[in-house]
Amino acid sequence: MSKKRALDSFFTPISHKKARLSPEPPIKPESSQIDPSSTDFSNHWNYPYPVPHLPSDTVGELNQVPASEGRAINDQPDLDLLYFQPYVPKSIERDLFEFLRQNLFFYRVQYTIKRYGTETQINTPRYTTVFGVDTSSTFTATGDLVDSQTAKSVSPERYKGCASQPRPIPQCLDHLRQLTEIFSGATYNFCLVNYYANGADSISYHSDDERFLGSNPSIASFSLGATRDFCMKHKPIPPKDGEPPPEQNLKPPLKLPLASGDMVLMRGKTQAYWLHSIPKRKGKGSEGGRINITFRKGVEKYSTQNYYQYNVGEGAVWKWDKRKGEMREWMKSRNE
Ligand SMILES: O=C(O)CCC(=O)C(=O)O
Ligand SMILES: [Fe+2]
Repeated sequence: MSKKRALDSFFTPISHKKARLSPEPPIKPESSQIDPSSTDFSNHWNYPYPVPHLPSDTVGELNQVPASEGRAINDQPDLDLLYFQPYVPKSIERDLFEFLRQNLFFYRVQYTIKRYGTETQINTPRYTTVFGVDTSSTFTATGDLVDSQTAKSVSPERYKGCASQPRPIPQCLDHLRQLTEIFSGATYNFCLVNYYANGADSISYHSDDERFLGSNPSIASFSLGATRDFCMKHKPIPPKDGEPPPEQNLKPPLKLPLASGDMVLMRGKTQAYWLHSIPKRKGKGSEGGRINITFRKGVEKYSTQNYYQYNVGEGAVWKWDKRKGEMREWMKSRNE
């Protein structure tokens, strides 16, 4: 094999090879972001409570990803998706869903926007949380932040305006991040998690096209729990003078029924030209909860500020109450 060929195959972004990580212990690169004093939990001064590590049998099964070949969806202008049905093995998708719902802390973020001079309060219609930090900083193994260039300690001033100081990705999510990096050839420094309690929770049409993600960002989006429709439509194309509306504007949205364990890798021009949403759902299939996990790479300090503002905010911590079967405000004193 020529040297070029060898290098090409090494850097091939989407590999059909299965990603493999050793089952136990999960690999610990310099960014594995785990408090070394704990072998069973990820902890950090800015977590409300420690987050348990994934059970080792779940890690072993998770290492079998992807559970099926991805299907390319790129037959429409500017759309570049890889759709896995599923990505997470069926043997663990339910356990992984239950584990994350039980152990992660969530927020119900409120913020105000000013539209035509009028302030409107927005209540985010789902539970959210975020972990990670932009490329200017790196977490050490003990969860401290160092400058990515100089390796010198980062002063809290750098993230002073943020709703929360950045938090490292706990092991239970970081393992999936590492597997996804190996598989996709992309790198990710943020993990956003949404919890949709039922069909009334949603995310409206938007694109993840912020400048702080760089151009043509690769975003890996995982679904666990209840099946929900993922709708996609091309951003409206302005009609040319005297011409009928562009055909693309009239097409019905693309609808992907995301089931537990599925993954959509959005890449290329997708964010620049397409919008996506999880609409509210009524009636059949509107019951159960759903977790969505996205891995992204923020390349500017502002990504940290933006993600913590809109996914953590200033409000209460919410935690799953197993007995009641619902999210409940978490209080330190309750020690649950
Ligand atoms: O829940 C989903 O599948 C999509 C979430 C999403 O688009 C986002 O968090 O930006
Ligand atoms: Fe999105």
